[in-house]
Amino acid sequence: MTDANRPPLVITMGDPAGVGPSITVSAWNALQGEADCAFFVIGAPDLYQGEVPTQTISDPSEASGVFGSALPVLPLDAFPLPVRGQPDSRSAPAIIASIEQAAAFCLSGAADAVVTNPINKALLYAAGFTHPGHTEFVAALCNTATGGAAQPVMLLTGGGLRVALATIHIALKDVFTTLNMEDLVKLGKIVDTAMRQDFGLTSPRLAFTGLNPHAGENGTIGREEIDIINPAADQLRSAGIDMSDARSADTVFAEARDGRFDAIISMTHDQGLIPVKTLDMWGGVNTTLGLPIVRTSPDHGTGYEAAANGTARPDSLIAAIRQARLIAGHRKETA
Ligand SMILES: NC(=O)C1=CN([C@@H]2O[C@H](COP(=O)(O)OP(=O)(O)OC[C@H]3O[C@@H](n4cnc5c(N)ncnc54)[C@H](O)[C@@H]3O)[C@@H](O)[C@H]2O)C=CC1
Ligand SMILES: NCC(=O)COP(=O)(O)O
Repeated sequence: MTDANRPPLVITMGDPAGVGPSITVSAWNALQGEADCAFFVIGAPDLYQGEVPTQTISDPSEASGVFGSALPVLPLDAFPLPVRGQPDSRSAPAIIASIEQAAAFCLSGAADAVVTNPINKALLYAAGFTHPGHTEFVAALCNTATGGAAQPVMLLTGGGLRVALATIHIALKDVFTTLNMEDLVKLGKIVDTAMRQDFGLTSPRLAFTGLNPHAGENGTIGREEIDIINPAADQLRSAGIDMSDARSADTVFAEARDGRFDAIISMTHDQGLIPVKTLDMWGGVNTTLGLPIVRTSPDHGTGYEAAANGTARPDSLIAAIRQARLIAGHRKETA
């Protein structure tokens, strides 16, 4: 399939009170001349009208023909639009519907990949949403549709780093009872496969972070490295995967940035995200590995303040759009 014939990307609305609408408009402005980045957004047309030319579409197949001259919008059922910067729980059903429809378009092949705009997780939880975030929700949608049991993995890229997370949205106190060798082995295999099929690497070099200071200092300041992480690394190496034992988390990100590792598996959310966001707050991308569809996202959140005062930056969304296209292309090449 030539690039011109590839299906468009689909972008979700995200929280309409956050930066999503503004960065979507800015991304269209930046990319409208690049047919390879053609996308449509599933959202409320009023969020975008007046900012750039928009055109409502009724099917994803119309998007690529429209993209060069207007932002294609696939409309959601009407709902009360919030004031920018002021989250409104009445948006929740539309936010969720946008993600559901986007995943369905990817599963059917009508869209090449989904790029999600940020959601306010607490707002959705209050409305009865039971998934920790997009990562788990999109995986559940895929598994329901396919009957599969895909295990989603969150990968952050930015600042020259690729960082996958062993635990995501859980309290720090629960990390110690959640980490286990079997899951780390599965995770290592998913990351290795993704480095090959999604990022085009032929011999990925992977590293585990330690959980404790100095990777446990031979068990004197914590045993998770000896009892869980290093045995998982042993199993992965036996399976032919180039995986390090637990390495000190205060050093391994610099080692990766200097080219020693292609991807790091971090034991906690903040351990992995702090280096990525510190090195590249505005250009980072969040990618979900291990799914039958391609999903990326900006690595920032709803940014209500930036939405309210008109200072939202689109860099991370634009990087997420480009990364989604690249991954979808790599997958087609290696299929
Ligand atoms: N993928 C997703 O859907 C994500 C959603 N969130 C959600 O976002 C909400 C807010 O989380 P925070 O921790 O405050 O992080 P945040 O990323 O929304 O905000 C951090 C800082 O960056 C600014 N900011 C964010 N995006 C910006 C942009 N595009 N341009 C300019 N400035 C921007 C904000 O105004 C704030 O000062 C939470 O409800 C959280 O659940 C957070 C991360 C990812
Ligand atoms: N901090 C990253 C984050 O919260 C992303 O969550 P998700 O909605 O992509 O699952």
